[in-house]
Amino acid sequence: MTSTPLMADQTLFRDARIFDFDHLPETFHYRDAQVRDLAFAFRPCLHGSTPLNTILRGVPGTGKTTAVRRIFAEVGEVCETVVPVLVPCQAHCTPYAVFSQIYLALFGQSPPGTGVPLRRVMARIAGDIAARGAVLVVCLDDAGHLLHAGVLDEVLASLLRIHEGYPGARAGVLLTLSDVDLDLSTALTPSTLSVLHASEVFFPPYSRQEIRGILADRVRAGLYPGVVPPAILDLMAERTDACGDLRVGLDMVRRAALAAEMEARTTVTAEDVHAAYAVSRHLQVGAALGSLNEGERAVLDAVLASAEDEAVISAEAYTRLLERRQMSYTAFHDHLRKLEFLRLVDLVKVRRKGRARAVLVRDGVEEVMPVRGAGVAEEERGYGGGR
Ligand SMILES: Nc1ncnc2c1ncn2[C@@H]1O[C@H](COP(=O)(O)OP(=O)(O)OP(=O)(O)O)[C@@H](O)[C@H]1O
Repeated sequence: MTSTPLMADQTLFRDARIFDFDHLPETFHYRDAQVRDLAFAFRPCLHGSTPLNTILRGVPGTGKTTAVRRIFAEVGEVCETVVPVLVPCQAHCTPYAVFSQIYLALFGQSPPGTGVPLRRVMARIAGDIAARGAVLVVCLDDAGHLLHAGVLDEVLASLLRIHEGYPGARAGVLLTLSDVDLDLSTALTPSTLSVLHASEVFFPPYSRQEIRGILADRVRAGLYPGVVPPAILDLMAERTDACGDLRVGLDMVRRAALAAEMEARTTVTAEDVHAAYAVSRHLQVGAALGSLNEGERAVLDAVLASAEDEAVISAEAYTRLLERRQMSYTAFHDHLRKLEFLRLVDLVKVRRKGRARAVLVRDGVEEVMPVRGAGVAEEERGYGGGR
């Protein structure tokens, strides 16, 4: 079937915002059980109490943050005494940054001036919560970043013991974790674990049929009828399922529709989908690269420069790094573990003892960040720094 050319000012998008990453979808199918568990955790709030502390666990793009945003929106409507605050920990990974976000949510502005001690920020937050007789509920979204920064225990203890320092202030927490194997019982101190006492809600990966259903809802809400024929939707679902991240699928739909629109066509073709997928599939890599600090980036550079085949032994990469800059082996190792956490490399133990690891660079990293000209490449290709 040939498609009708579009007028230059015509668009295929009924509502382009539907594809924004922070868009809260109208429908939230396939997560009834998880939403029910969260509603259960929030029941005590109806009687003025704190919620059950809860960990939402699942690989990226399984709807954890969306579930939290939905329950927060609902709770905000029915319980005036609950103050929900969502903290994206990837961007705010120090205790001060976390409490600044809470402060911002409560007072509509960041803590005044620089150098205000954390204790004073906390005191102001606690005082406000206590005076209102409210319950503060903080979601530490992607809490693994706090763990890697070595501050998760401190942040949790400060929040959950807030009533000890500031009588009348009460707080509960939600944590989202994308590392399904992370064992918090060994990562937190026993005293924090005992006050956290969290229930877990698991978010399994979506099946291909579920992915298709979610993409179909978005296509219906965001694009005009007929723009994505059923066979093309099948292809989009198949690609999304192959990479395992719904966020990639949503980005791919948008890019494919934009490509068709640019060529003044009224329908998306399989070629549009393949071209869009080639870019979208590296979305997470682009976001992870954008979040690296200078040291982490230097370590990744050294790994890429040393990796002739697929794997490089960590000590070789360290030697290569020292040719360019000074860094202790401990700092190097910490940066490597952060790269592993961000899914940029895999670390495989090579000896029973010691810290030596084989470092395997993950698919897409070299394409998004070649050894030379790193940093420019992903901007040129349209990969953002954040989500
Ligand atoms: N069941 C669903 N229905 C509609 N859209 C969904 C559903 N689940 C996830 N999404 C969409 O997929 C994208 C990723 O979802 P979300 O941010 O909630 O995932 P996440 O599990 O928190 O991921 P991460 O661990 O990377 O933070 C969002 O754009 C969200 O709107």
